[in-house]
Amino acid sequence: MGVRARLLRAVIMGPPGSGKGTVSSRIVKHFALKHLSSGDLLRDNMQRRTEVGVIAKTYIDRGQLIPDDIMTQLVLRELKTLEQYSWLLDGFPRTVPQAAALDKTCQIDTVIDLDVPFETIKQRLTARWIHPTSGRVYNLEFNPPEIHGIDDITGEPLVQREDDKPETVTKRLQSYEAQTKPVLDYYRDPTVRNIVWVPQ
Ligand SMILES: Nc1nc2c(ncn2[C@@H]2O[C@H](COP(=O)(O)OP(=O)(O)O)[C@@H](O)[C@H]2O)c(=O)[nH]1
Ligand SMILES: Nc1ncnc2c1ncn2[C@@H]1O[C@H](COP(=O)(O)OP(=O)(O)O)[C@@H](O)[C@H]1O
Repeated sequence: MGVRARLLRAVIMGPPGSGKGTVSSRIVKHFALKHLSSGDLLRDNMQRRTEVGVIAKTYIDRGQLIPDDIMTQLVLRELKTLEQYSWLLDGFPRTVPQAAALDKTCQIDTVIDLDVPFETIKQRLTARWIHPTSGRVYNLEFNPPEIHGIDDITGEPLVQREDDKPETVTKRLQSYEAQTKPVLDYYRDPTVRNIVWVPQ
């Protein structure tokens, strides 16, 4: 009888545009983990015009977070399908109640925090292009596609995210400060847990 390796439960955090998606795709390829991005999950729901997708769009367009109950239900349902895999969760939790709900279902082993100044973020987001179906992310300066405006793998067109407009980015950075930064303190509390911090 073989010994079953313990499954890794990791979370990647950082402000919008800090590179969570880019860094995650490298990590999951290297370590053979499953990657779950809350933003990709929401964009898929918006594209399919599901009930959650229609509600989510109204918040995302205003640069606001989706309410905790909707978001938690959506992500925990998806994580259930990944129970037998190691995974890296990107974009969730973004509030302390989300982190507490996640804690009730599993023990988080590693938190990766990407600490990038807001001015750098603003520059990165104006040059971000994505392939909506796969979630692949490009940047006109940092990692441009081989052909301008075209996804390297599928040959399909790239798009700019509606919520990457400067005024929406400012609102998203404000929600990050007010609602998501406290999650870092929640994870830092040494009396509650044992977390490995990975500096960028
Ligand atoms: N200059 C630079 N750009 C980066 C770096 N990492 C990611 N980017 C780009 O910055 C933008 C935001 O990255 P993304 O992974 O989408 O960030 P997320 O919003 O945190 O998931 C994209 O256009 C990336 O191509 C980096 O290390 N340096
Ligand atoms: N865990 C979450 N809780 C609430 N809203 C979320 C969550 N994850 C994503 N969203 C919504 O989806 C938008 C896009 O998320 P995401 O793609 O992760 O943004 P970014 O990559 O720029 O950090 C967020 O601005 C927010 O409105």
